[in-house]
Amino acid sequence: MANAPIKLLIAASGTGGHLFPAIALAQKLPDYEIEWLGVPNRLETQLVPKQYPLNTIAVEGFQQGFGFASLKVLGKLTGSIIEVRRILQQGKFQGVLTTGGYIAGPAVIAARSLGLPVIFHESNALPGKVTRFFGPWCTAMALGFAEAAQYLPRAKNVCVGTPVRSQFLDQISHASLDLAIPDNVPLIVVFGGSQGAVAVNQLVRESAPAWFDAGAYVVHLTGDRDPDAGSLKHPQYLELPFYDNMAVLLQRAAIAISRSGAGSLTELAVCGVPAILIPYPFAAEDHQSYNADVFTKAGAALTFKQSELTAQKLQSQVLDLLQSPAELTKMGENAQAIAVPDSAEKLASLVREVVET
Ligand SMILES: CC(=O)N[C@H]1[C@@H](OP(=O)(O)OP(=O)(O)OC[C@H]2O[C@@H](n3ccc(=O)[nH]c3=O)[C@H](O)[C@@H]2O)O[C@H](CO)[C@@H](O)[C@@H]1O
Repeated sequence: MANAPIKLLIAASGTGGHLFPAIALAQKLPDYEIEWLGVPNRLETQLVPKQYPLNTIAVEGFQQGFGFASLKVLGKLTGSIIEVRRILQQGKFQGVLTTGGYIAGPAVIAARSLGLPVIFHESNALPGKVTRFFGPWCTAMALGFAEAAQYLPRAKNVCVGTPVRSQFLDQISHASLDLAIPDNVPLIVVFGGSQGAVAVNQLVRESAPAWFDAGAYVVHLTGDRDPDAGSLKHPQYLELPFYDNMAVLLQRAAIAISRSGAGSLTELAVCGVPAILIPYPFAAEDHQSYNADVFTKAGAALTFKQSELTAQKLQSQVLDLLQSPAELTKMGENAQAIAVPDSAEKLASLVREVVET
């Protein structure tokens, strides 16, 4: 009789940055029976149910300080630990993988209290508070950037890179870009993480006319909460709230202007795209600046603090780069040198090692 498949619960919730790596990993474990743990009304409810059964629990983060609101959160956390224990026991799961965030707390506590192995994947260069707190309890800590290990001295760290969606690893042909961009023009791609970045959008709209004069096209992914969407019109300018086919788009890009979430950076590295990075200034503990530092130090990107960047400065930096093809090539090569294209396989091997032994 064939062995029953291994059952793995994946706790990944919230943003593209947490979900895409987990989905990429899951696709590398086709012989496993995988279920998901998420939160109602977050991105997982759109991305996951087509592929994996989704269990949802109510969980949220602690506020600063410890008041009545935090007591309520503590109550919810206790309830969610009990709920995850029930899911793990009833489903006879043999292990848990999490990509961090609020969902990781109840997932790690419930699994470890039942003696189940936990693999934690942290994609940021500065691990989040939840990762630092729960890291030592996990069976393995998989890191997106080697730089993160210094903040996790008691965890069992293994650097595996961050898995990218399978579209980034498939053969990509420029012909399949379904946007009207002529061949042989420099393309600037602007995106602000999975939600868009209104402040970056404003700087780009002010700067772009000089880039058009220099012959460049701009594809601007604005997110769906930009009050100025639609305000700039130009034949060399394409504005979209969100675009799915990022792999083909980034392959075609001469320069990217981006926030520095771990997911975005990983994709820029895999596609070898030179970048101007503007870390999101309100990200928890300024972790996007730590991510950006890795790329700046490698010579793959130029990083600017949002508070210090004017439209004029952004405009001239991009023009300088457009006029320095050798510099762009070098930055692209440096970006590719950081990439771990087989990260999903590496993480899948780690999961097998931890869960099956
Ligand atoms: C605001 C914030 O705190 N964001 C965090 C969040 O990621 P968040 O999801 O905001 O940002 P990431 O850069 O990690 O990922 C964005 C993803 O969205 C995709 N995309 C974006 C625009 C678009 O039109 N189409 C599209 O597919 C990108 O290709 C990328 O895969 O979790 C990451 C992983 O912990 C962190 O590093 C980020 O700092």
